[in-house]
Amino acid sequence: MTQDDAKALVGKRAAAMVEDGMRVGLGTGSTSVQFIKALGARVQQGLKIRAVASSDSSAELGRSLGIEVVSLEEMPEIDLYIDGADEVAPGLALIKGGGAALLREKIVASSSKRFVCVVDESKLVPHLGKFPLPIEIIKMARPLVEDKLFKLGLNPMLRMQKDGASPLLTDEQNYILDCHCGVIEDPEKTAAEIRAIVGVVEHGLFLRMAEVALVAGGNGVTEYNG
Ligand SMILES: O=C(CO)[C@H](O)[C@H](O)COP(=O)(O)O
Repeated sequence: MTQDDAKALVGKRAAAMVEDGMRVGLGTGSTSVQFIKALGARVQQGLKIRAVASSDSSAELGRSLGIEVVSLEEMPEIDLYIDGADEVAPGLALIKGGGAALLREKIVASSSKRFVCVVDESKLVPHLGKFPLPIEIIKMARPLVEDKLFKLGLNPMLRMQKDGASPLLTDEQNYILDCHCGVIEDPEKTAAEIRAIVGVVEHGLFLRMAEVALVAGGNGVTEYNG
């Protein structure tokens, strides 16, 4: 099975979890795109739901497929949030933010009764940290935050646009620093240290947030509980 097939399989499986009347959170990234497409197909067949999106791109995709996408102000509580991840470690500790949407993703996840993470098996790791940890920061705080992150040994690098000409801006018009920190021995401690830095808006460590991970691989979809 190719990675694309695995993403499509797990996206479809997650879409099958959605029931009539549910308030649904739409994640961001290529696996979430597969989920949103499968959900859109169900909506076109008559499923009645309302959704909140974790990025402008997911909102746009959802609406283009006929999904009613509203703001979190209009629908502050969500029943089921489906989103991908960049790394999944034991205990369902996650790194997210490869698609620069970690802030809105964490807000939507925190507004949801259930967060189901959807990944292909390449995302499973014994320890977090091989994937650079994204941190969303206020633009003017960049020198201050970079200095503190270097002192913590987290090796931040400003994320650039694809053409490399200018820094990438998130949907909230902030910068992303990708931290090449290697294995994160104590994610809770690292999360607390990052959070204590003035100018940090949010980090991509999602700890004790996902209830279930659906992992697609050669044997189909396997369910892991947190
Ligand atoms: O956190 C994210 C976006 O900010 C994504 O969920 C994460 O990057 C995984 O993306 P993909 O499904 O494309 O591998």
